[in-house]
Parts: sequence; C-alpha cells; structure tokens
Amino acid sequence: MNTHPARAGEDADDLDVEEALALVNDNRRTAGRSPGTGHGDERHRNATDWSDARAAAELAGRRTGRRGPVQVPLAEALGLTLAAPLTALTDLPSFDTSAMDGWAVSGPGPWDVREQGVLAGHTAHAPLTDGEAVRIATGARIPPDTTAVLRTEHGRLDDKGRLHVAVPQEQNTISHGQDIRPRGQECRDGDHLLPAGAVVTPAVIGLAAAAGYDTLATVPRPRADVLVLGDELLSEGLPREGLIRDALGPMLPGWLRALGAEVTSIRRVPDDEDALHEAITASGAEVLVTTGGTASGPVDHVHPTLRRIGAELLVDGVRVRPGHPMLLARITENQHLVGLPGNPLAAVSGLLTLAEPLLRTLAARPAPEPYALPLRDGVQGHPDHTRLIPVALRDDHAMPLLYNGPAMLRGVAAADALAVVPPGGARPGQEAAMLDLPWAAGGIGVCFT
Ligand SMILES: Nc1nc2c(c(=O)[nH]1)N[C@H]1C(S)=C(S)[C@@H](COP(=O)(O)OP(=O)(O)OC[C@H]3O[C@@H](n4cnc5c(N)ncnc54)[C@H](O)[C@@H]3O)O[C@H]1N2
Ligand code: MOO
Repeated sequence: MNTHPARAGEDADDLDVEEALALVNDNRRTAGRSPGTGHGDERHRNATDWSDARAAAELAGRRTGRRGPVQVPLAEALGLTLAAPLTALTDLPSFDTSAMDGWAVSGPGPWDVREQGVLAGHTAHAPLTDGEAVRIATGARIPPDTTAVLRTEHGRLDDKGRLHVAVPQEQNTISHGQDIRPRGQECRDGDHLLPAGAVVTPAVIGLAAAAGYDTLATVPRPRADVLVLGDELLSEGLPREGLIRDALGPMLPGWLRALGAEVTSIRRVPDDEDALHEAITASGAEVLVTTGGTASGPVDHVHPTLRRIGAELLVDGVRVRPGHPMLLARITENQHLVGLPGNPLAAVSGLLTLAEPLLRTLAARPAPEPYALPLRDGVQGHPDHTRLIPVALRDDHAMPLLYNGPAMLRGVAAADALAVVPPGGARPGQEAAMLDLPWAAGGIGVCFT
C-alpha cells in the first residue's frame, strides 16, 4: 500500500484518526474541524489560509517602522540589503590600463624598446614617441600616446632588440586601442551600479570595493530573540527518561540568520506563564520567536501570555500541515512574535510560512521568484489544509522525501525545498510551488551567515 515516499512519515504523526478517515471519505468541509476532536477547538476554526498567512506576515513587516540605514564596513555587509543605490565613486578603470602582459607601442612597428618597463601599481611613464615600445604588465597604467598593447606571445625581438609583430598576417601593425582597457570602460564616476534593495552578495562587495567604497549604507538586520519553551528538553547528551534533546535551539539561529535576522539572544524558558511573560516583556527585539506551547496542552502558555500583554493576534493557526497551531502576534507597533509549534518540522513550516515573509520585509530583501516543479511522486493531501513536504530537487523535478512527519527533521535535513501541496494532494507529475530552503542552490542568503 505504501506506494509513494511521502507516506512514510505522515501516517502516525501527521494525520490523526479523524483526518485519516476524512481522507478516505474525502469529506473536505468538515475534516479536522468537528468539535470534540484533537483539532476541533474554537481557535482553529479561525485558522488562516496558508497563502493569506504569508501575506499577513509580509504586511506586518511592511507596517513596522524600520530602523534607519547603517554604514557597515564591506566585510560586515554580506547578506544585508543596500539602503541606497550603489553609485560609482570613480571611473572604472580609473585610468587607461593594459589588458595584457606585453608591450605598450606607439604607431606602427617595428619599435625601439625602452629600457625600463611599466608594472601594475606604479606611476605613469613618460609619453611614448612614435615607433617606441615599452614592456608593460597587465593592469599597469598606459603611458601617454600609446596606440595599442602587443601581447607577449604576439611579439618578437630581433637581434638588435627591436620589437616586431610575430603574427604572420599582421605586418607589424596592430589595431588602434587593441588590448587597452580605456578609462571608464565599465562605468563613469556617478554611474548607477545597483539599486537600493539589492542584496549584498560577495560579488556586490567586490564591485563596491572596486568602485571606491569602504563602507556601505545598509538596512540593519531585524533583531530576533528566541525563546525555547519546554521542560522536557535537554541541551546535551542522549534522550532519557522521557526527556528529549532540544532540536530547535541549535537549529533556529542559523536559519533565522539566513532569513535576514540578527539573532540577539536565545534562551530556554521553563513551562511557566510568569517566566514566559517576563521573557517576552524584557525583549527589545523587533521579532520574538517562541517554540512550543502553541497548542492547547496544560502547559501551552503562549496564548494566555499574549492575552495578558494585550497583543493582537494577526494569525492564529494556519490551514497548513505540519504546523497548523503556528501564530503571529503584534505586541507593539514595532514588535512581533512568531509562535512556532514545538514539533520540529512544524516549526520549520512556521519559519517558512510566517518568519520568512516577516523577516524578509523587515530586512528589505526582495521576495524570491516564485517557481514550480513537477513532483516525481504523488503526495497525499490533507482535505482542506495545504501541506508542506520536504523535497530534493533533481534535474527538472522534485522528489518528495521520506520522513516528513511533523516531529521529524530527517526529511528536511536532506531537502532542497519544501513543496507546497494544495488541499486534496498532488498526482505524480503535477506541478507544485517550491519554497527554497535558504541554503539551497540559487537561494538568496546562501551561507550569508
Ligand atoms: N489538543 C490538541 N493537541 C495538539 C494539537 C491540537 O491542535 N490540539 N496540535 C498538535 C500539533 S499539530 C502540534 S504541531 C503540536 C504543537 O504543539 P506546541 O506548539 O504546543 O508544542 P509542544 O506541545 O510544546 O511540543 C510539541 C512536541 O514537540 C516537541 N518539542 C517541543 N519543543 C521542542 C524542541 N525545542 N526540540 C525538539 N522537540 C520539541 C515536544 O516534546 C512535543 O513532542 O501540538 C499537537 N497537539
Ligand atoms: O501536525 Mo502539527 O501541525 O505537527 O504540525
């Protein structure tokens, strides 16, 4: 019966009995919603559609007052967004330059060769006279009145030390300007090189340095404080006596940073309402990320604490599997809380559904280009929730991975992207939208950590 890989992780964890029955009955309207079941509480009646939840998170970011631009040294700018256009501070090249190792020559050959050559990084030599040549290195400044550069491999010195063109067809002539990079060939002082909003990649840092910059005006990373809830969590060693290792504390800083945040703190908070209240109210970060405590268990303190501080719930549950108890709240005009469910893959789902659009807009990063790929195998859908399934990208298709249950990281650890599977599922070969993981090939933020 197990005809496609997506089923391996979902049976026990992801689809409860009622949902499994709902799949069999294909009863889309009531699945997972009826009172008296694990997922039937009032709160999740208000769950937001997956794409609306992403839009709400993006809007929340856009409505937040942004901190002003900061000037940062080039070496610290990687992964930030340009707050102002990158404008050339000089011509590039800033002087006429030799494109090759060889001789700078003036007029047609043969040429008398000057004794002292011209190296890169040295000041200009005296002007050449017609019929004169001088040894020159790639990148060196062209002496005035040079008409061309003759490459080493195209020149020959006769026994009197005179230079000839050694290319048979060319009778001691080379075209005017050959192998000279004229000043301003790439850009002129003041030229617009990149727009505000461009992400600072290693190439952008190189260009900025070449164009004369020591620092760049950038949008500061939004600060994120992470609160990891759960008394059952261990920080080291093997799971024992009902205790498990905290997987999210170690995972979130790198992930949040790749999404554009500066993680300012990460701390464990005991399952205690006052402790959570204190931790939330003490934070000055623009974004608080909590893990666990979003559902309705006896120690799920996130909702009561948000009520206590008068936060506004912008998203309270999302019609997505895994991760449907995720939430987004506005604490103040400039502070939001993303509540990630405790199940690790459900937390990843919350990261990509709510944290990514929020952090992206706060960091003023461009939205990734949407794209879709055919799924190699069919994926069973939830009757009325979107599913996010780890996939590996292979050539022109996406391969759904095993071990995609909400408590599992094994699938996503081998994945390049999450496939967005619409309610009802997807057939083999059906196209699904892809959410790239930040480190996947082509994704922005790759290793900009
Ligand atoms: N009555 C209901 N129960 C549950 C519902 C529901 O709708 N009604 N939803 C289920 C779903 S779906 C999820 S997801 C979880 C979300 O639960 P919480 O956000 O309240 O998280 P916890 O209960 O604290 O933990 C859930 C699970 O994850 C483990 N966990 C928590 N933190 C970590 C961590 N840092 N590293 C590794 N594992 C972690 C925790 O031990 C639990 O096993 O609720 C369902 N229940
Ligand atoms: O089934 Mo929950 O939504 O684990 O994520």
